[in-house]
Amino acid sequence: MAFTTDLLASVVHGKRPALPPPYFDLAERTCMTNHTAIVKFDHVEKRYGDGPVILDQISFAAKRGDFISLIGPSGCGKSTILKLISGLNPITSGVASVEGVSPENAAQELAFVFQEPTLLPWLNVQRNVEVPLKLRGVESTKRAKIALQCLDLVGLAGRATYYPRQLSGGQKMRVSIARALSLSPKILLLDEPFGALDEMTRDHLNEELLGIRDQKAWTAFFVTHSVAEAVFLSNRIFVLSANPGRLHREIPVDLPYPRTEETRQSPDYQRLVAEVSKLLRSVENAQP
Ligand SMILES: Nc1ncnc2c1ncn2[C@@H]1O[C@H](COP(=O)(O)OP(=O)(O)OP(=O)(O)O)[C@@H](O)[C@H]1O
Repeated sequence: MAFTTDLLASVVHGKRPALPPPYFDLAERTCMTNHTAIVKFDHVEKRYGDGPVILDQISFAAKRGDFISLIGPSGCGKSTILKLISGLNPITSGVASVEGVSPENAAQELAFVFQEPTLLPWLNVQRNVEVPLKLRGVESTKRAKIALQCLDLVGLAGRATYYPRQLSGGQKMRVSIARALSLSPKILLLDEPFGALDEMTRDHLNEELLGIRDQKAWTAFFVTHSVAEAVFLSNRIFVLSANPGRLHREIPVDLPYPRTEETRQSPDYQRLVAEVSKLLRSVENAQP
């Protein structure tokens, strides 16, 4: 509670708050960041149909520009949280908001990147990136211009006329990211986007993703099973427990940006990876 009071004092008096302890309570954090939340969940519960509770009492507030990774045991509800934020699936109870409105009414603020690049094989790279723009009725010259800009951003401007079959796995994922960015989303939802890639490609793409974010500021929710990836990318990590899915702990990652290969060699990074791994193991071992 002390940190909440400090933060409120900082808002009222313009003072810098005391730094939070390494781990702090998510419910408390929610109270603190209401005024700047781009995504806010307040005691959200989710059931599919009349099935069991999948997510229980999920509360958090994401600030603009946060990079939040969700990590936890298989089936704990990480992807479900992304679906609720996107409005693809309704919450069962509680309150959820995106940019101050219900997720269903904020679809234009978001874009999704999935583990599979889901490119259309009969369209070339540029046309694939244009698909969401076409669906939104953007006219062809403007579509082409935006698509090429986004391909440039992911380093694939030279592959615009290639077909998906002519690309590597990492290149396909870059196209998928370019397609999501074509909509200029304020929020990017990424569901294990690099899970199927080898470690070196994944490391490169992690660095590129942060580089792209420097140019096109968006708030990210990133589902991963890799602790190293979560620590590398995020300023906040939510560790979930399962059955039902609950937000177990938040871990702030205060490593400075930009993050590079040197970050991975730093003792602070390695200490955090070890701490989060230990926490994750304890959550997995405690599963009913
Ligand atoms: N459409 C659905 N209908 C019914 N149950 C669902 C549906 N989608 C997900 N579930 C259930 O919700 C729970 C959480 O699934 P979810 O995919 O969100 O977990 P996850 O943490 O992302 O899992 P993983 O790490 O294995 O990808 C699982 O028990 C799953 O079976």
